[in-house]
Amino acid sequence: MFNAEPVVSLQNAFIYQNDRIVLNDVNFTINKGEFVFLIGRTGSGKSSLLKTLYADLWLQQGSAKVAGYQIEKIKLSDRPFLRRKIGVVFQDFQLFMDRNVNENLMWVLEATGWTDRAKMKARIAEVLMQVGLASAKDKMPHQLSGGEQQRVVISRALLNEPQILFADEPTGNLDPEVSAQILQLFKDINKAGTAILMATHDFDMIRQFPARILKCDNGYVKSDDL
Ligand SMILES: Nc1ncnc2c1ncn2[C@@H]1O[C@H](COP(=O)(O)OP(=O)(O)OP(=O)(O)O)[C@@H](O)[C@H]1O
Repeated sequence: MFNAEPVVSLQNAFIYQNDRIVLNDVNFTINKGEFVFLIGRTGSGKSSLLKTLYADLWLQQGSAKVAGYQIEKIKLSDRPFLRRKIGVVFQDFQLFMDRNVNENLMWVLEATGWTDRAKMKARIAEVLMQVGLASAKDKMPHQLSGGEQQRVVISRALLNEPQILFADEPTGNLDPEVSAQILQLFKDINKAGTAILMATHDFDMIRQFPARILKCDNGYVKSDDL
């Protein structure tokens, strides 16, 4: 059945770091399949907002719903279930450097409840194909370039077919040419139906791919669709 519920919606949400308000009265929605950039100066609250949405930072005031989970009420025991419906990609790749690509991906599948080895193997082959690294399964992270490592991280985020990817400066450590390739990959993933909320400082990237923009500015989130 067609489900028109947004994948992310915030109502009167206040984003805190400890007892300090970083963003006031945040209200926006992201629909299934949307691509949204999150911009704003250093320290304006982009990472804090993303962390709140993937339930790493407690939402103390207001409400937010992400992939069907009410974030202000989410129990610690429900967090793994939320994390199966979303994918998270950071600037620093956060791969296990002492495990090969296959082992890095297998670890996530095991941690999220997969048990059928044949299905696990097939899913890993699928996501690696999707990010253009079909033959990298047995490589160690240090044998891959920065861009390739980020592709592995993106493939890891795709394993459980998330409704949305939260990406925090995913190209921050990459040179412009590689950044453009990674952006293209995010665009392809988005075309296939996954919503994306991407924090970035990279205005070239936004020029190359005009999309909806949310801006953290002076303690508020402004939306260019308002
Ligand atoms: N773990 C933390 N504990 C306390 N304060 C924090 C913490 N992380 C961030 N802050 C503060 O919260 C505010 C927002 O930071 P945040 O990292 O969300 O901004 P940002 O827009 O993502 O910045 P950048 O573009 O540099 O990553 C800043 O004033 C920052 O100093």
